[in-house]
Amino acid sequence: MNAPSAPEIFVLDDDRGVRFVLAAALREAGYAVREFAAVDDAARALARAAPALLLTDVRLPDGDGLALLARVKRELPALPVIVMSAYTDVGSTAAAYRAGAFDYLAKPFDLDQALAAVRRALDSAAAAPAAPRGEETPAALLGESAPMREVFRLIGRVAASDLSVLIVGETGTGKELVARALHRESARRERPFVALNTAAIPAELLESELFGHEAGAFTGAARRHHGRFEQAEGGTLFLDEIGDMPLALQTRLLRVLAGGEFYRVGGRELLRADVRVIAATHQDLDAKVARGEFRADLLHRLDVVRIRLPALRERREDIPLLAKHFLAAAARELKLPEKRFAPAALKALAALDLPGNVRQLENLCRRMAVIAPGGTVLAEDILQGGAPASAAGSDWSDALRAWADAELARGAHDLHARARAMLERVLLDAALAAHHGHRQHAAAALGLGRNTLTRKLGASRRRAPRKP
Ligand SMILES: Nc1ncnc2c1ncn2[C@@H]1O[C@H](COP(=O)(O)OP(=O)(O)OP(=O)(O)O)[C@@H](O)[C@H]1O
Repeated sequence: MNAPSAPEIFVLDDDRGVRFVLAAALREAGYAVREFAAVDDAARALARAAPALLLTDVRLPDGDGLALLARVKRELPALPVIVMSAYTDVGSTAAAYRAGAFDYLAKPFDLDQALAAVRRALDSAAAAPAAPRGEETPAALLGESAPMREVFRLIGRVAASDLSVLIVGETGTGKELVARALHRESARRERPFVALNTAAIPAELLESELFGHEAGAFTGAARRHHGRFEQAEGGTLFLDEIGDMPLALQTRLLRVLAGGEFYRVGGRELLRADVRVIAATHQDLDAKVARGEFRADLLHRLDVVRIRLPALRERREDIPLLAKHFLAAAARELKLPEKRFAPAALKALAALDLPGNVRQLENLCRRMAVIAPGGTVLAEDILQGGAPASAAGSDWSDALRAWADAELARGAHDLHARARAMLERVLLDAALAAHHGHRQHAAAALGLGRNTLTRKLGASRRRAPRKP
């Protein structure tokens, strides 16, 4: 299914579930994937031919993903590496960042976020070999609808000022793109744009990520580390998912914003912060303030100008424009022949329910670029591949049909119960693997209550013992 020249990605993780789910999503997005369960195997393959990107776990049975990262940085400095690790590996995660990982994904991670990180890593590698974080080629902010025109007008009005901006909007509506546009249009454009996703970083690490730390400030802090405030000096600091910031850190951030000065963790040198802060959230911060989960005075300071990004369903008229752009971009990136949407396909797209907003539309268009047969994407391609990660849907029902035909031919009389048991087991396993065994998250992903999931797990294990 992959074009011969599709970018190749190595996935190294000893957890078969994680590997399976991630590799499937990457393949579906048009990448060629090679999977490894052991450091040695991955190292041997890297020595033969470098892929476009390496995704690696930290703890592996035969070694350490971070040691491999260090080796890659020495021998293949242009190869971007994304480190995946569980929240419990806090120390190694910090080390990963500092050892030159392009990004890291805290498990359990959302597949769309993982794909976005992959794309960012590949973009920046393409823009300039070994480009530092945050300097990837800027993506254009598209839209012609009235609410988007209002957003553009606001960006134009406040970009040049040094005012704090709070960008609110559902996930995938383009909050980071707006932050980048604000930076690009400001007097700070020659200085760094530094992004920090508060939700993606374990709470214990956030403080030192923001403000840096001195050598010996805590266990594992071998060297002085410059935090994001220092990295963004003279430029813009984008704090994504600000609603997830722990209260203690909110207090510290507020003090820095009010006084313009800060110390590194464990440090005595008072540093000046000449940084414009742009924050973003998909949460209702006013409600969080009312519940005592977010400081009112911090909200006040961040929320000098508020830019609200409309959900895609509020501006369906932008969907065709965005979709054509994403389809063409995906075909270019994956070196696939040009594709176009049939008019009915564009209509079907504009009618879809897209809770993941522009990001979901983008991922869907990439899938279409890869899987839609022929040069034209038809309405039925959209309808079959419309739901997230359902591109395999037709294969799946075909396989089920073949199985049913074969069983019926053998005279089976318990098909329904067995198929249902199988369906449940596959769904439960996939959801648990994707969410790293976290039952509540897995249940939410399946649209089930946690108790229902637990009950079904018991039932499915009793009915159908899992393969070893
Ligand atoms: N108006 C737009 N024009 C073109 N691309 C867009 C637009 N809005 C979003 N995108 C693309 O959609 C994806 C998601 O955008 P972005 O990361 O900025 O969203 P977000 O609101 O910050 O999401 P999250 O809250 O999940 O972090 C990106 O790949 C971005 O390039």
